Amino acid sequence: MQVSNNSLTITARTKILNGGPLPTVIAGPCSAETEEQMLQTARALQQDHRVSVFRAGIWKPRTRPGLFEGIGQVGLEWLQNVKSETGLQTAVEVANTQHVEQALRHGVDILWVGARTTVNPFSVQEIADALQGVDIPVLVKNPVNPDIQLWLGALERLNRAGITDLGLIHRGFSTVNNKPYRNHPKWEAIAQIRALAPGVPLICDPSHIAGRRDLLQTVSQQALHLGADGLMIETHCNPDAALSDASQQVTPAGLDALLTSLDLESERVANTGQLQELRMIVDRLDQDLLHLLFLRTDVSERIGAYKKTHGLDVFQAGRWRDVLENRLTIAREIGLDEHYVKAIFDIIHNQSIGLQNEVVASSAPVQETAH
Ligand SMILES: O=C(O)C(=O)C[C@]1(C(=O)O)C=C[C@@H](O)C=C1
Repeated sequence: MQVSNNSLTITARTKILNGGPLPTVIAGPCSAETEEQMLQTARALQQDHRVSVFRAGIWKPRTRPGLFEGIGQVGLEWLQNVKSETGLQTAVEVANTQHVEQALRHGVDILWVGARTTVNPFSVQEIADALQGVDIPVLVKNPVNPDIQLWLGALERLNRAGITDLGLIHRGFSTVNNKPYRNHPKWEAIAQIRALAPGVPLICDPSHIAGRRDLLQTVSQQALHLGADGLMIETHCNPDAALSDASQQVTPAGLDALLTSLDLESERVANTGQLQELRMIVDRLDQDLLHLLFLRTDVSERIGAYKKTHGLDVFQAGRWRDVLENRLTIAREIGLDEHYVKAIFDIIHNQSIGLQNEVVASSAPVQETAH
């Protein structure tokens, strides 16, 4: 059955989802490296019945030249072997006509469009043209920049080419300050795209949001909490030796532990009203804000210790002027009210001064930090 919303015609029961109440889990290495690496990882993942799709990057868009750019077509043959041996569905990223043709020729089950491709309507249109008349699920990663219309536009281009089994992948956004993430999750942007593309499943890619293993659990749980339909988690039989994105990949055992630690069912938000959903986003954002404020006070205390050791004044007028000017420039750029931001930073600065005065006045010896 097909359903239409404002701009998209989508299949009501997508093949991307595993059909059950539990989230779909897509796992596999960032990059296909060797046939042994693929098979070893896939065999371990097959044991975990929560995993239904095996992913592997065959062509890797890298930020700078000279890095591993993917194994190319031979990786598709390894992927076929993974599929025939384990029965897992397979998924790869495509960025041009040639990739699409090769992936289809090798029986890949699901395609995805990467964040660096979604930003370029010419590339998305090229992929859409290559998929004209083909019945295959396609997942679209968010563009690198937080431009929701561009993301929606990519879905529309594919949809106009006849692709009705569409999904979204949330892999985080590149923003002014992504810390502590590799790509900022901007959960509020996810609420926006869901409102614009109702019925289109959303898979969260915590690996690219977190960029590091220790944050994967938190990001995954947060995504499920906000109603994500699935998770795409990079998994490698020997992550530390991976040729790309080593620090964000986990072993199959690590994935098992991560999935087991998640509250997979009760946290999922069934039928949330808009207000409830938005309140949850506010709760999560406030948690992030508090975490960042904590990190800032910690750094401020360390600066206080440095000032005590070197006999410097706590209040530094020049530095404070620069800090404020910089924060107000960012506020203007991202469309935040300057008075609001100035009021917040005045409070932050006063608190910082207060904490540093305490450090300077304290009789405790100054701690050398390892940072
Ligand atoms: O840069 C410093 O010296 C700091 O101590 C940091 C900081 C701040 O919190 O931003 C605090 C006090 C100074 O007046 C200026 C800036």
